[in-house]
Amino acid sequence: MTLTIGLTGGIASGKSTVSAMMRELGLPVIDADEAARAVVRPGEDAYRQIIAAFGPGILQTNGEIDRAKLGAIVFNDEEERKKLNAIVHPAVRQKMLAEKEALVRSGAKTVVLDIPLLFESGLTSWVDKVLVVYVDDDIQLRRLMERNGFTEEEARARIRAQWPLVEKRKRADAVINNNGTREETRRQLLAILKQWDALEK
Ligand SMILES: CC(C)(COP(=O)(O)OP(=O)(O)OC[C@H]1O[C@@H](n2cnc3c(N)ncnc32)[C@H](O)[C@@H]1O)[C@@H](O)C(=O)NCCC(=O)NCCS
Ligand SMILES: Nc1ncnc2c1ncn2[C@@H]1O[C@H](COP(=O)(O)OP(=O)(O)OP(=O)(O)O)[C@@H](O)[C@H]1O
Repeated sequence: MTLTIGLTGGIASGKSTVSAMMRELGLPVIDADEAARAVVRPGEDAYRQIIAAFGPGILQTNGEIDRAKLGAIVFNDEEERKKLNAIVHPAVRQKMLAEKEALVRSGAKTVVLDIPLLFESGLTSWVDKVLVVYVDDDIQLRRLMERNGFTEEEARARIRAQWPLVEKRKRADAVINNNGTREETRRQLLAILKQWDALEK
């Protein structure tokens, strides 16, 4: 039996930081953000649907989707965001499930699904355990502004597009507090993975 761990949190709470640590420990990670980028490449169905829905103005000159432009639209308008989600999410789910099935078939002891919108999209039934990477609001805002070069307003718009982290924390099987150093985060992660017997022997 494969143990499926859902890794989630909020934007810039530290999911990628934790998923990189999990990979280093040898765990296979399937990343929803990566899948969401793959399914909107030129030639894909979702790419065509996005152009039909948002117009060719959201393309870069090389034909790829201008993610900054599309982000500015969807993070400032819930209806537009729902429109994009309705196009991208089904394709992302299909891709992630196929990758997960392949890993289960190959006998993986543990599979990690890194899904920022695990709760918002109602996907908790996909996983056996939910691991939430938590940070305080002020640290989340600061790290997001620094990482993406966003203004405070831009960063807050993205944070508002997700459930509050405190709500996610309440529903978690385990929580990593990522307010501190990366080393402190690594220690918490190791303790949780040992408790869940998630690591290969
Ligand atoms: C709007 C887009 C083009 C912006 O791209 P950009 O490269 O700036 O951001 P990136 O994709 O790396 O996402 C960064 C973070 O934003 C958050 N986020 C992304 N999309 C959404 C969304 N629809 N609702 C809430 N939060 C979101 C997640 O925490 C994600 O980790 C892109 O995020 C997108 O296509 N979103 C729709 C698909 C989606 O929901 N992806 C998230 C996981 S499936
Ligand atoms: N413990 C930490 N100490 C200092 N900086 C950190 C720590 N953890 C993460 N960061 C930094 O905070 C930012 C956000 O972290 P990360 O990219 O891992 O978040 P994320 O949850 O994957 O974000 P997203 O939802 O946007 O994909 C990054 O710039 C990262 O380097």
